[in-house]
Amino acid sequence: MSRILIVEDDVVLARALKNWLERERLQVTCAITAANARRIIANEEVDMILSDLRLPDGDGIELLEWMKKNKCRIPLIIMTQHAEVSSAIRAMKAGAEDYLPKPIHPETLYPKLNDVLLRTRKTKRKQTDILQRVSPPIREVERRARLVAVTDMSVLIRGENGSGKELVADLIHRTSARDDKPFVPVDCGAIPKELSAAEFFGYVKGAFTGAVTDKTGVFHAADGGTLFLDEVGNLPYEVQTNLLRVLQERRYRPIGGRREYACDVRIVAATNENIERAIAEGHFREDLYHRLNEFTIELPPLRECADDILPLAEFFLTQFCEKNHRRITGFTPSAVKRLKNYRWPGNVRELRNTVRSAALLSMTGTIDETDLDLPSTRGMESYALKVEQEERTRIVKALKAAKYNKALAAELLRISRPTLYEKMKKYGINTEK
Ligand SMILES: Nc1ncnc2c1ncn2[C@@H]1O[C@H](COP(=O)(O)OP(=O)(O)OP(=O)(O)O)[C@@H](O)[C@H]1O
Repeated sequence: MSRILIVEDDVVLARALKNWLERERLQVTCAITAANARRIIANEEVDMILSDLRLPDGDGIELLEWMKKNKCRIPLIIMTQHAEVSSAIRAMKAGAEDYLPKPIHPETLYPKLNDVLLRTRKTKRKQTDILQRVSPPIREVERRARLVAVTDMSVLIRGENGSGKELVADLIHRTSARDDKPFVPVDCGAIPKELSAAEFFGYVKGAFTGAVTDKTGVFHAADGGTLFLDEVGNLPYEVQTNLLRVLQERRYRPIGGRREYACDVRIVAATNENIERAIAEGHFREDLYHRLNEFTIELPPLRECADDILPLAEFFLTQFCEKNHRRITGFTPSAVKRLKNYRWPGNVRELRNTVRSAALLSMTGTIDETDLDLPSTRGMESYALKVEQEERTRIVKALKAAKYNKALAAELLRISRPTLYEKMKKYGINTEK
């Protein structure tokens, strides 16, 4: 139930508002003064505030300013006499959601209130959960993300393509003390090798052919905030060296520039590769790896989070319908079964795309199994086989790199020694000569 705080010194109006809102199944608390309101905001859960512009000990604008200073992001609607409309507009500039001229009528109040509450619920969910996901493995991911968020440690998020690594990075940023500063994602795999350094550190005019003006890099853009290095395993070796130096010295210099800049940036990196193998093969600097990996979060593939499939599918369906003005009520039982049994090699991204195209194809108002454009079971079997072959190759390579020392190979593969033995047995890998 949403909780509303009414700040109004006209007790008759306050009581009338309270009665109307309680009839709408909202929970209401009243405050007569700004001081009283501040105490309630500081100590109780409040979803929305309806405040008179003039209060016995101040006004609604001061209340807004106090909230801003104390990082209380509760939407506030100002109530005002007609004569005060210009100050109400001032209040809106100070961050009020809207204003309501007095006398207040339920028919003008409810639509505004509903609109704001709906929006708050959406952002609130965004701020608190890894969207739509409830499965125990994701709860554990969320717990680890929240624990590390309050520190300034570098975090390495590992997980398959499309599993939602950027959302976890975003959660770390939003729950950290840096949340009012930028979150800057960089796809390290998408930057051409020769432009990487310029992209990270910027350049000064004339530094190279084509540098016609000064340009800042992502370290500047993320100043005070979080830099999210997606696909970090794809960073060119030279840029790895530069990056390591910047992270150690906490200073950087744009290409061709003389001046050095202080760098106050928290690094969250992500990879879908076996970075230990890249180290063993000499493609990734081990010292940089340790610098980035002060804390690890393993994001499980969607197939290991069965409880998330349906809530996510429903979310993507609602999102599609809202955006495209379609009316589709849900999934047939056979579609649900198919969604749950599929292996989702492309993870959440594949699920989202599948639901969207199924919603587009559906002619019946529900999504049936036949609307889901998923590979046949035979395809799934060959996919499983391919995954197993890849895993076998990885194990053999790690064993060779570790000179057949199984403890070291297990470490390189980031699995336990018993799991390594189990997998060697499964794949018939024999290291005894
Ligand atoms: N919990 C979620 N709720 C809603 N959408 C999600 C969720 N998780 C992932 N997505 C969506 O799935 C897509 C893939 O997510 P994301 O980009 O975070 O994955 P990734 O692991 O970083 O992928 P890649 O390794 O390919 O960069 C995005 O469009 C994202 O918005």
